[in-house]
Amino acid sequence: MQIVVGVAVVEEGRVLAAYRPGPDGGWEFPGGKVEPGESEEQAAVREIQEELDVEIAVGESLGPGVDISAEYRLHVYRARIVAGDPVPREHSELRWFGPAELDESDWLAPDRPFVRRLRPRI
Ligand SMILES: Nc1nc2c([nH]c(=O)n2[C@H]2C[C@H](O)[C@@H](COP(=O)(O)OP(=O)(O)OP(=O)(O)O)O2)c(=O)[nH]1
Repeated sequence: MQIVVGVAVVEEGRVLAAYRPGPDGGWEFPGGKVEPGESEEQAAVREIQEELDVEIAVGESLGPGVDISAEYRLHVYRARIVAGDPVPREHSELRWFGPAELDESDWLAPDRPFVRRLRPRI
C-alpha cells in the first residue's frame, strides 16, 4: 500500500484547503505520494514547498489512515508555516476555513474523517 500524505496547514484557527481541479476534484489537503526512501514528514515538506511555495514545520498525525483505493492510503499531518505565503501552484484555488465553515461534504471522500477529527482542534 502506498501512502499519500495530506497536510493540514493551520494558522490563526483556520485550516488551508486546496481545490483539486477536474472531474474527480474537490477540496483536499495539499500533499502527495511519499517517494521511496522518504519519510512521511519529508514528503509533506517537499510537496508543500512544490505545491504552495511555503516552508512548513510538520506536527502531529491526525489519526489512522484512510484508504483512497486498493493501492493508496491517505495519512494527514498537522503543520504550521515557517516561511512564505501560500500560492496555488497546482490547485485551482486555496481557501482558509475556520471550524464553523468546515463542511466535510465539500471535501474528497477520503479526507472527510480527517476533517471531522481536525474541526474540534483548530
Ligand atoms: N494530495 C492529496 N491527494 C488526495 C487527498 N485525498 C485524496 O483522495 N487524494 C488522492 C488524489 C490522488 O488520486 C492521490 C494523490 O495523488 P497526487 O497527484 O497528489 O500525488 P503526487 O503529487 O505525488 O502526484 P504524481 O506525481 O504521482 O502524479 O490521492 C488529499 O487530501 N491530498
